[in-house]
Amino acid sequence: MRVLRHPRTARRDCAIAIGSFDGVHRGHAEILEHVRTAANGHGLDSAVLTFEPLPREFFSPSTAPARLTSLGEKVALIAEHGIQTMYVQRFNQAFASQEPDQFAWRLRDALGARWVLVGEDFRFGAKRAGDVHKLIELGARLDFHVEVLPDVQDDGEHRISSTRIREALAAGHFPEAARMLGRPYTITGRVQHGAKRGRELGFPTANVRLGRAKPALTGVFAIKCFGAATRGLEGVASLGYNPAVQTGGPATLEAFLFDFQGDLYGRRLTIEFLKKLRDEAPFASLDALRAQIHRDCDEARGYFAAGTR
Ligand SMILES: Cc1cc2nc3c(=O)[nH]c(=O)nc-3n(C[C@H](O)[C@H](O)[C@H](O)COP(=O)(O)O)c2cc1C
Ligand SMILES: Nc1ncnc2c1ncn2[C@@H]1O[C@H](COP(=O)(O)OP(=O)(O)O)[C@@H](O)[C@H]1O
Repeated sequence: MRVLRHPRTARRDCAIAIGSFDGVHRGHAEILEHVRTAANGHGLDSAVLTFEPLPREFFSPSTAPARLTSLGEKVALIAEHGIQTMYVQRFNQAFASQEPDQFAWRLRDALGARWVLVGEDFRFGAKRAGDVHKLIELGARLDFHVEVLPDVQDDGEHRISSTRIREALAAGHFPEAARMLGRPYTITGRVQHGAKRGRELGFPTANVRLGRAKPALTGVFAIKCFGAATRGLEGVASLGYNPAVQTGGPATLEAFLFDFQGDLYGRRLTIEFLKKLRDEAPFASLDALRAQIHRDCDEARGYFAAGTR
């Protein structure tokens, strides 16, 4: 899959789905499959148009919900769905203040859109002035077809949405989140240097770079880590703001792997969340934190030994 940020003139025409695709969940999978089928049927490329930052993050950064997937994770997941081109449009003031007609022109000219798939609540252009009816009207004029997908239903009742997945994750309901995602929830990032407190504690923790402002979940978890060895390694991880050491900094993801020794700096690790053990807590001393981490490890080992996944 090729990722394009500033397309000028489309080289090939495409069937394209527009959306945030946060989480790239089962509902999105259905959308992507629909695009691939249409692209095949019409002899077009398959494409996705997404925004960075997400429109909600641009308009109200403080109240925008936590991201399920960073841009990097989204690119990897969308590529797995066999999409040929991913357009990443920078969402800024200039882009947000375009008239609906301008947006449609760009879609047709710069992206080569001939077949466009949007959700029924899709809005575009300055002050969200354009809706699906407007897009259909513009498509008729500019020669692209518009397809409107109704919200994907889960069990015929509840809609699969990033919001519901976020709620399941925050509550530690990982099997439910995995069902909606179509895969276990993971965070992927490179290992960076931390405060070197881990080894002092007796628990070296790989600090996984978070490509998102705030995480969708916080706490201490039993995890599986991929990317450190040829097989997945079991361990524990703390995700959040480390109240015990009061750094006041952004959230961190720190994983201690059982039965592992070695250098992980610079490695790209994927952390799979399996069970929430507890919330993060402040501790009076590093000794108290160390004792608690021992108990966390015991609990996680018990969980893995029981084979309940
Ligand atoms: C299993 C586990 C549980 C943890 N629980 C907490 C916690 O409850 N509160 C907290 O502030 N930090 C917690 N931590 C994070 C440690 O404070 C952090 O890993 C340590 O400061 C090492 O940081 P460093 O990698 O930057 O050296 C936990 C870490 C692990 C591995
Ligand atoms: N079992 C292990 N689990 C996690 N990291 C380990 C382990 N053994 C060695 N390491 C190494 O130790 C580093 C973490 O040590 P730590 O003292 O917490 O330093 P930092 O603050 O830089 O994260 C990891 O990035 C990794 O390179």
